[in-house]
Amino acid sequence: MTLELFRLNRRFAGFHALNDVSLAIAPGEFVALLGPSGSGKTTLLRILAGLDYPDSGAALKDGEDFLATPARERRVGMVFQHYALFRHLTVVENIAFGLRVRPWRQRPSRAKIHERVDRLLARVQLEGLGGRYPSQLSGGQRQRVALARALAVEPDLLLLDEPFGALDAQVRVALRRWLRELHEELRLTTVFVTHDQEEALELADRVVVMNRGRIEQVGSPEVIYQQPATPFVCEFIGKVNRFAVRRTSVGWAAGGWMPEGDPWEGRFAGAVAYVRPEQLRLAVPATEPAWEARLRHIYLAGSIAHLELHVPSLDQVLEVDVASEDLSRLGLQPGMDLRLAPRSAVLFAQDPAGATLEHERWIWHERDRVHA
Ligand SMILES: Nc1ncnc2c1ncn2[C@@H]1O[C@H](COP(=O)(O)OP(=O)(O)OP(=O)(O)O)[C@@H](O)[C@H]1O
Repeated sequence: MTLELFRLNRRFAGFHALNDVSLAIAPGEFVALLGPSGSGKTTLLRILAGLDYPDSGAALKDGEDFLATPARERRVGMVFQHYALFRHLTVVENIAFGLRVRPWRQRPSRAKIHERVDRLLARVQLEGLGGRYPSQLSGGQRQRVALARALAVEPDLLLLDEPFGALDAQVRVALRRWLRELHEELRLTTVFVTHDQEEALELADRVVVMNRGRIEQVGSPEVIYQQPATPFVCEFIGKVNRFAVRRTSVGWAAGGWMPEGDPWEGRFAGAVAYVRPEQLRLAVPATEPAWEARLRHIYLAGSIAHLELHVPSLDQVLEVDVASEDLSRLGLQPGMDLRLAPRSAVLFAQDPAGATLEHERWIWHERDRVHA
């Protein structure tokens, strides 16, 4: 099932909830819509489900007009954050619901329904719990029932709106892995809404980053993380250090750090740089350009240590992540002085008024540096 969305727009009382959203989803793909609250994710999902309509734009499913297809005929399965299970029905009855309410010509026989429900119970690992009511299940079990119910009608598009949003962190991670495995098995085209970047990066084949009704970037989790297209994506995905870079007579510089090269060939005098905490290298030899910094704090978080370093030449504190075992290997202690420099950075040029130019991006790597 191929889904193509063309320039979808949706306004609510003057508010632009979806602004020219275009996207193609390939058969069997697992796509995550990721963005902050109010970015338009749910609006887009509701349009796909047939619960809402865009003001303009088009959607094609295998080349046919999807928006003109009534919700009931879209072959879409949906799971919401808040368990929409029927409280007065057992697990089995909940799962069978979508099949039982079909017009009798399309309704499978009782035996067929029974067989399908049994298969789904096994698939969502709830064998033996079919006779329970939703109130007798944990949150994670309820969401698996909701998923089984969505799958029962054999949809060719699965829409999941923050399905794990109300669950505690451990259950979330376990269900996330389970869902990924289920997807590898079923290969059902899936659109998953989340504002949790870790969830999106771990689960999806492709991540669609949304902000204020627009798509900021579409890409694999690796591309979204390593080659963010806009300052918004840099700041929204993962932790990041941000600082100003200026063009000097000898090239680009920020304090003691000097990224070599200039993709803009002198067209700009200022830029903003983003560097991930794990992309900062400590103990840089004195022969290389780097920042002199003082280690202020060490926060040990299991296998990773988060460090805060003050860089006087930037008049800024930078965050650095290292493996915990590096603390003793490098003899790191609060108060010590270190030289540090980025391994990689993403820079966006700024115009003379200081406005960031989103489309003027430079992905800089240490390995690109010409060694003397
Ligand atoms: N029926 C409506 N009437 C008016 N405004 C609406 C309606 N539905 C959504 N909006 C607005 O459109 C914007 C986008 O909402 P949407 O629910 O799509 O965001 P979201 O990215 O899913 O956010 P969240 O993560 O909080 O669910 C929000 O500002 C919301 O207030």
